[in-house]
Amino acid sequence: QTVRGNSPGAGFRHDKRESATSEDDVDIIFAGGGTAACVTAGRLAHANPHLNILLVEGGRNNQGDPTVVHPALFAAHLAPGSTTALFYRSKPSKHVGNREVIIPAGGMLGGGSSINLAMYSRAQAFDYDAWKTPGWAAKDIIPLCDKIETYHPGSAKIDMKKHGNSGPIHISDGGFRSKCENDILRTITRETGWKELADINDFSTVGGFMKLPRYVSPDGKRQDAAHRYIHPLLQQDAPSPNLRLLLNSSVTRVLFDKTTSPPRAIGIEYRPSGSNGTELRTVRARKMVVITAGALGSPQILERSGVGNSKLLQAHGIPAISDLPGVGENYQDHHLLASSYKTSLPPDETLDALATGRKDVGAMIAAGDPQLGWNSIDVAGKLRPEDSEAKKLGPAFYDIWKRDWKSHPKKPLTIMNFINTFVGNFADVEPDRQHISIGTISLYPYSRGSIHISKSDTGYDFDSGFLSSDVDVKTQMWGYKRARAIARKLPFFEGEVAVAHPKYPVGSAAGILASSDGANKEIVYTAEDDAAIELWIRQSVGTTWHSLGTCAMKPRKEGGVVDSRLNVYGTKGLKVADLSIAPENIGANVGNTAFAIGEKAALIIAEDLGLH
Ligand SMILES: Cc1cc2nc3c(=O)[nH]c(=O)nc-3n(C[C@H](O)[C@H](O)[C@H](O)COP(=O)(O)OP(=O)(O)OC[C@H]3O[C@@H](n4cnc5c(N)ncnc54)[C@H](O)[C@@H]3O)c2cc1C
Repeated sequence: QTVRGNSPGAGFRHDKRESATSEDDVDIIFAGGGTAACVTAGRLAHANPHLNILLVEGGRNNQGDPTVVHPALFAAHLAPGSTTALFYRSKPSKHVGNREVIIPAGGMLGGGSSINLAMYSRAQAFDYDAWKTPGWAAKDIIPLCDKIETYHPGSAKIDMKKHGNSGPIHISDGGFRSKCENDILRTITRETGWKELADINDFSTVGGFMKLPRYVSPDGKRQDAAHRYIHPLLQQDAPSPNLRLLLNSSVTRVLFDKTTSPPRAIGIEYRPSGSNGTELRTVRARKMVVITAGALGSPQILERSGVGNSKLLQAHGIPAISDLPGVGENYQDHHLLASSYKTSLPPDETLDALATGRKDVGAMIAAGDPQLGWNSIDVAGKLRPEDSEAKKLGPAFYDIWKRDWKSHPKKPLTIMNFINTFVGNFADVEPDRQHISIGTISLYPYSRGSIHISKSDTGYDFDSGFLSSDVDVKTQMWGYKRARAIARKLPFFEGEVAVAHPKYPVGSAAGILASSDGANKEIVYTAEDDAAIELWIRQSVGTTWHSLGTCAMKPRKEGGVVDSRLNVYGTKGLKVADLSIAPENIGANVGNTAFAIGEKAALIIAEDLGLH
């Protein structure tokens, strides 16, 4: 299906040629229509109406889809049978209780920004400096983070010099906040050394919590990259006649002109949906191909095109275009662990009623229920332990702490967020109950994974690498204990949900509280309790959906895949522009960095092509 404006356009020719051009050719092809791609393509098309741009997306359109537009419906995308997410399955690993960790990623136009939890979160400034890449330091990227957004502070006392005020993405509370966020913040400030802070998204603050805004407009609409950067350009009267979408079309590989040195990317091959998987079509790019299929998709396209570790390519019978052993390596995520608690909160303070069908979604939409603009996360903090706490996590953790953290006081270890709903299978909990869950996101994990093709057409071998470093287990243990201690002191606490906690030894003083009785006592953990917690962490840890690093932007001899201008080493006319290029992790949810990469890619491509 091709879409130009609001009407279907002409389909592309079925041909297998790899050199000639035709009237169907375009200037730039984006292989993947996700977050970064929509930003880059939207900026370029808006500034250059005569540039012919084609965005090829494996999934369907997101325009006006209620599950996209209303952030409170995000869980629909992650439900079994969802066709709007891609579910990448990693191989079983002993580090996670022999489980296959599943990593969902965006699988429709707008990518992750169409289906995510819309938590607004920005990196620490030193994160970008740590990428050690000319043009990508904090001083270069922070202005782009501002350029993205129009920040609506509401009554919050935010330093607006640290935020943007004229970008396409509106940041606000979406017109709905829970009342209990004040109880949560009061409990935190009373019971812990952490403070309520005005802004943990100013690129430097750490050590406290804030009332978090979201990627949602003040009238409750999700601010995804497609609705904000692409759809306005495709209206009938919009001045971007040459921006086209090719949806439901999975890119299999990049086509090269091998007569040039280095080989030049001249188009793509793709598989339209509904073709039984057998039909392949091609489309040509006069100027450039940009791979934008996300951190788990982009390395697969590269390898199928002959760009990757030459031994792997040879094993699959793929002629090598460029020997780049770093393709698909260096996989990173943030690990997420959530514990859940029973509460006395009323139904409109959590999303449990919506998730269990006690609230009718159709009626909510018809009534314009403001809760639809909510993501259930009102309070979040960027946190690090005291030195004495780090020491208690054991000598191995403490050695790393001393090396990488102690002298970096602005470096958070985790994000802790309060999620106003149960996180898990609702069949396991009381049906009429309201819950609160506390998630701990480990920000700079030491575990690394990889993804590579397993067959030359569609298969892959994915190792998430989760918890392969024991340091990452200790991070989660610290976060869980701190979260649990806060939860027990919340005024609406009514007990712990047993399935969302470790199985403590029978009779343990640290065991599960079925009600609020005993919640005031300090929790003392024995070595046996810690062993139960570690087992539970390994059996329960999951993804924060923050995949990155698999086509890293660093020197080729260090395993890099792209240079500072996003060019794939050993090729011409081929770039990668999504989170796969991030060489190192960042201290935040990663959506903001995906937007910033999109903005930066637009500037680089415009410069390369001598455009506006
Ligand atoms: C469930 C979920 C919750 C999240 N919550 C948050 C949050 O609250 N805050 C935050 O900051 N971040 C969050 N994130 C992370 C953030 O949204 C993503 O990291 C970011 O959107 C990734 O951007 P990207 O451009 O790298 O890739 P994506 O946006 O994933 O884009 C890749 C696109 O390529 C397409 N594609 C893949 N393979 C092919 C192929 N072969 N051919 C054609 N198309 C292909 C995909 O369908 C997708 O549209 C979340 C992500 C998810 C999935």
